[in-house]
Amino acid sequence: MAYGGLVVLRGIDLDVHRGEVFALLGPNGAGKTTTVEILEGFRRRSAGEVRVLGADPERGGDAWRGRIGLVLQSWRDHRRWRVAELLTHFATYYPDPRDPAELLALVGLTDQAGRPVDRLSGGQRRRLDVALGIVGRPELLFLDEPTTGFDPEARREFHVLVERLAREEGVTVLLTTHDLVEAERLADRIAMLVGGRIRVCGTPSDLARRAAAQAEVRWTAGDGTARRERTKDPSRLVWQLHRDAEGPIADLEVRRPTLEDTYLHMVHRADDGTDGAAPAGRGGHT
Ligand SMILES: Nc1ncnc2c1ncn2[C@@H]1O[C@H](COP(=O)(O)OP(=O)(O)OP(=O)(O)O)[C@@H](O)[C@H]1O
Repeated sequence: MAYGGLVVLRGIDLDVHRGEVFALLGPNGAGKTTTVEILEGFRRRSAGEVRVLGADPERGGDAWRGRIGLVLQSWRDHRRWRVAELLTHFATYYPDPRDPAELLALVGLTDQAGRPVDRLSGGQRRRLDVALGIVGRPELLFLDEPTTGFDPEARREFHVLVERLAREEGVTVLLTTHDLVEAERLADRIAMLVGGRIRVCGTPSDLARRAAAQAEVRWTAGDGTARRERTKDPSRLVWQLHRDAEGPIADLEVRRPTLEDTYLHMVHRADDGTDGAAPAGRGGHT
């Protein structure tokens, strides 16, 4: 995908399975929204092949669109509407909508039902966005940075809601986020998108295992200097140090990198232009 001469996606190949929560994780400007807009049919791709629920999004009709729920990054302008009215109005677009009152309870907006939309807080607006996104009982839900502006409690409630939609109702969720904790908590699989390329893709535990493959050992040497070494076999290194020191190793610390370390490492490598991105998906479609 290129905007004029600016290439922003460089050969993304991914495959989201039915019923899974898939997180596209990446820093600002990585290309997450562009990817999602292409999948939603809002943006014409420059090249490549895309299928979403069996259709090319550029040619998806009303019936196709009705099977998809969207929670976009930018707020649509419905300021003059009251919360419950807006939701009830949106419900009429769909053949089998959720009950607006139940939905307000589900997203924690019952007390704000009669309030005009422009009097909601940022987090409450986001919850309303989510309610609007799921009122039509979508099979596939796109959530573009859904928890921006949420306080920790709202974030947790939102996570529980997404888990419920996925586990109990079998909704496929494609989520974009730059919050690693959110991706780890919610996603069955995570793709890290940096600089328009997918750097890694796998389950949170796959990614954590990859991240932790090399441990960092830190200690203070006999001459008082601080030392650090990365190794796949920290117990061996510690054993050697212990033997060489003929006793305890000063300030010994063995640390496995976290997923966050790996993510930040990838982001920095991409910034430096020293990355060698690997293809992530197996090709295919939802
Ligand atoms: N309409 C547009 N015209 C030109 N360039 C664009 C347009 N939309 C996005 N871009 C550029 O494409 C790149 C990817 O942007 P995109 O919004 O897809 O990233 P993102 O990962 O969603 O970022 P964020 O986390 O900040 O929302 C950025 O360099 C951005 O400046």
